Amino acid sequence: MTTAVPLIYSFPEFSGVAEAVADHIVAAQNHALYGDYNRKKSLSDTNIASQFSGAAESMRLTKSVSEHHSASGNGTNTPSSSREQRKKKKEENRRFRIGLSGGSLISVLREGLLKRQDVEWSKWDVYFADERLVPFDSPESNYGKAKSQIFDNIPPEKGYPNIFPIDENLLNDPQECADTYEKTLIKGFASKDSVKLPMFDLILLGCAPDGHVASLFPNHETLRESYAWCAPVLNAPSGPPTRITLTVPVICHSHRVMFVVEGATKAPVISTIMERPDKGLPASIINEKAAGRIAWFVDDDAVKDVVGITKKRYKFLVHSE
Ligand SMILES: O=C(O)[C@H](O)[C@@H](O)[C@H](O)[C@H](O)COP(=O)(O)O
Repeated sequence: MTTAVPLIYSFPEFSGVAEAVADHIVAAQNHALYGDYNRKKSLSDTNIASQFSGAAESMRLTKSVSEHHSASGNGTNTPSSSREQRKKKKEENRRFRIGLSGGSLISVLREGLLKRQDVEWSKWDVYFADERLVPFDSPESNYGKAKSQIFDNIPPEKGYPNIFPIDENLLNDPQECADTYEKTLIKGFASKDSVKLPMFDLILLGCAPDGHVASLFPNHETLRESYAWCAPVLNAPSGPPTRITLTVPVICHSHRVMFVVEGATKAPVISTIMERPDKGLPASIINEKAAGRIAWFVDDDAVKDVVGITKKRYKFLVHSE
């Protein structure tokens, strides 16, 4: 049995998963932008509140934009402005930084997010937890799929997120593609201060039947990467063979990590993840290393083989008007 006890929310239906996932994402969005998961209500449930805390974490400083010689030069400050104005401006400029995986997660997000009125799309910075090195118009492209299924369907009046796909010119050079994506992350997360690791507000992951998460495959050397933020993957055992992926330290440094897993085909792997962490599946590694900041959103079929864990009923966090 896993030593870390993750929150596991289980639902009888697909639509239940999608709605709860969307609610949890909007709660994370509100926390990132306003310091409160529900803009109308103050935090009263300390358990839930603690899921969204973690900002007071100390970081060893090693990476910065200047390290990669790509300073944006966009640091204009008005020295005479009052503290209040600076505070207001800071609040207005806050971004919700999210990392997306591919696979069925995209349909869950489409189903759950597009019908909500409280998604502040124009304040989102969307990165990819992994990407397959295929053209954006391929059905295998995570960016292409997310764009066509979700982002292109956002009503124009709702605004549009900043989206950070890989460089499509580097599909034949996985190392360069990963290095370039790391520079994109450095610009987004370390433009002002050097940081050892980027801190996403939320990373969303699926899990394949073989236990791979993002493009971290079982027993693959990328699982041991401890310095790079983004790593190339060659010879992936399933799907497109070349990919890039965020590394384990980056995923585990996120404020929140959500797994979204559905279907009876996932039942054996979920049982292994929860009951045999010693097998070292990528999902188990993340489950252990990001303990306390992980939530699983699953349907009943996916967890039917797991015994001895507590499945929770999801309590909606964001109250509608
Ligand atoms: O690009 C990828 O391969 C995905 O990011 C991958 O990690 C995905 O999340 C799982 O394979 C689960 O996919 P399904 O939900 O479609 O099974």
